[in-house]
Amino acid sequence: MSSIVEVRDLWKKYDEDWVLKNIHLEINKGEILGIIGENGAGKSTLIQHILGLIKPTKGEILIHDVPIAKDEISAKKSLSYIPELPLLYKDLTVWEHLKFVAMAFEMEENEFVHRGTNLLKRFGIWEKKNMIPSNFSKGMRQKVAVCCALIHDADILLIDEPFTGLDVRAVRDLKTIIADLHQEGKTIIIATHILDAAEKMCERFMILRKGEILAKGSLHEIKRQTKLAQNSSLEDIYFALWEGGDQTHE
Ligand SMILES: Nc1ncnc2c1ncn2[C@@H]1O[C@H](COP(=O)(O)OP(=O)(O)OP(=O)(O)O)[C@@H](O)[C@H]1O
Repeated sequence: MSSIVEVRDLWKKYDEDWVLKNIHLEINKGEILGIIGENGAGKSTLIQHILGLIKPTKGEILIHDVPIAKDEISAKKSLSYIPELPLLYKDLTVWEHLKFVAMAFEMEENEFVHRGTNLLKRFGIWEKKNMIPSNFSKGMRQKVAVCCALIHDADILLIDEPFTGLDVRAVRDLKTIIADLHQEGKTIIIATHILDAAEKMCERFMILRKGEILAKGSLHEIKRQTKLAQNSSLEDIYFALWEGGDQTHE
C-alpha cells in the first residue's frame, strides 16, 4: 500500500544541536499514528516539518507521494493542524474564525456555509457561533480549533498534545471526536506524552528520544522488537526502551 505521508531521512539542526536525526516514517491512509516522547524529544518539530512550516536540514517529506518542497499548496490542502494551544483571534466570532480559514483555502461560499453549519452543530457549539471564543474554556476553544481544522476537509489531521489542560469530560469528548474522524477515513497523527491515551487510540507508534527513533510499529510489533511480554503496556515499553538505550532500535 502506498503511504499518504512519507518522511525520508529527515535531519534537523538548530545551531549546533541535531534535534531530529535520521527519521524515516511512512503513514498509511486512514491510520492513527502516535508520536510519543518526553518534553524536548522532537515531536512538535517533526509535526511542523510534516506541515511544511519548517524546512529540513536534510531529507524530505512527501504528501501523497509528492515532496512538499515541490508542491506546497497541494500539500497544505491535504493537511490540517490542531495545535496544543488553540490560536484564536480576540476580535473574531466562532463563525468568523471558520470563515477566515475557509477564505485562506479559497473555499466556495456555499460549501463553507454547509460544512461550517454541520461542524458547529456536530460539536455542539452552533448556538455559540456569534460569540467571541477567546474567553471560552480550554475544551470549548479546542472544539473551535477542531472545527477550524476540519473546515477545508483535509484528509490528514495532525494534532499536537491534544489533551493538555483539558478536564476529564473535554478529554472524553476529544477522544470521541478523534475516533469518529478515524472512522470517516481521516489519517491522524497525534504527538503526545500521555501514554495511556495514545495506547487506546493509536494503531501504530513512533517513540522518539532526543530526536531519534527508539522504536516504531504497532504495539505488537514493538513488543516483539523489545522482547517484552505481550501483556506489557505502552508505558512498560517506553520505560524499557528508555532504560535499554538504543539496543532495541530497529
Ligand atoms: N526554533 C528553535 N530553535 C532552537 N531550538 C529549538 C527550536 N524549536 C525547538 N527547538 C529544540 O528542539 C528540541 C525539540 O523540541 P520540540 O518542541 O520538538 O520537542 P517536543 O517533543 O515537542 O517537546 P514538548 O513535549 O515539550 O512539546 C528541543 O530541544 C527544543 O529546545
